[in-house]
Amino acid sequence: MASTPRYWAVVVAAGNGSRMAADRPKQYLPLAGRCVIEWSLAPFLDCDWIAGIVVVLAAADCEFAKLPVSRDDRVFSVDGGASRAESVLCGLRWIEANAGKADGRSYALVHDAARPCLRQQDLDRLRDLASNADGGLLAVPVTDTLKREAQSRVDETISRDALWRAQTPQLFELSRLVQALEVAASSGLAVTDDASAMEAIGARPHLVRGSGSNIKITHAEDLALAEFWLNRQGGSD
Ligand SMILES: Nc1ccn([C@@H]2O[C@H](COP(=O)(O)OP(=O)(O)OP(=O)(O)O)[C@@H](O)[C@H]2O)c(=O)n1
Ligand SMILES: C[C@](O)(CO)[C@H](O)COP(=O)(O)O
Repeated sequence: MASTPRYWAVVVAAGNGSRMAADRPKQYLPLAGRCVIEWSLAPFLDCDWIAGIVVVLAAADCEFAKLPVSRDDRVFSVDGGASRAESVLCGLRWIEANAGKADGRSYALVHDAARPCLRQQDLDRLRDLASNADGGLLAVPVTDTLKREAQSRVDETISRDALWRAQTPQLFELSRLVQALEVAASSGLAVTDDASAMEAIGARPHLVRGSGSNIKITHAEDLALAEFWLNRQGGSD
């Protein structure tokens, strides 16, 4: 009998949101009647093919446990690290240590807690990537003209041909992503997403066209935009 793949979500929420400069980490800011991280977790909780969700928290985080979602039996939490990549590794290692050896392959979908507008239909489209050894990610093509800056002046215009903006979730075979992130860490390669680590070991992840609404909450103005998209999506879809 064919072995059944298992899909785990790793939602990284151990950042302090310095660019947001709010009174708390941005993943706990109020948004459309909930807080940011509750929206970011919702698509995974509504998803029947996700085996479990590991939320990666700052060691001193005392906010997450106050949320009802923290008591969901599919949700687990682990302390993160000093970088996003380290936090992802903490989540992956928890799965390896606690989820037992699956009869089939295990896959990780790594998602930013700072992306509360992920659409269910876009999440579902990532599942097919499991058949591709190199995994993949949600992304959207660049539509602006891109300039490289030098001393507040245009240094050069960069062609936007074939350029995409990476989003999350990013889906990879779990043990391969662990290997890739460990190689990146040991070689001093600072990666800002998980696909970069996979690329560094020779993978060519698939780009799955996502939605422009899947924004990352980074600066204060992003919250109003996220509220617009969530209200337009009817809260979830
Ligand atoms: N050491 C870190 C740093 C970031 N993240 C998470 O990675 C995601 C994307 O990172 P980013 O948007 O940069 O969040 P922050 O690091 O909190 O923001 P900033 O860079 O403005 O401080 C966020 O959900 C954040 O919580 C994490 O889990 N562990
Ligand atoms: C992972 C990511 O969201 C893909 O665009 C992005 O790299 C995160 O960057 P951040 O500086 O950690 O927010």
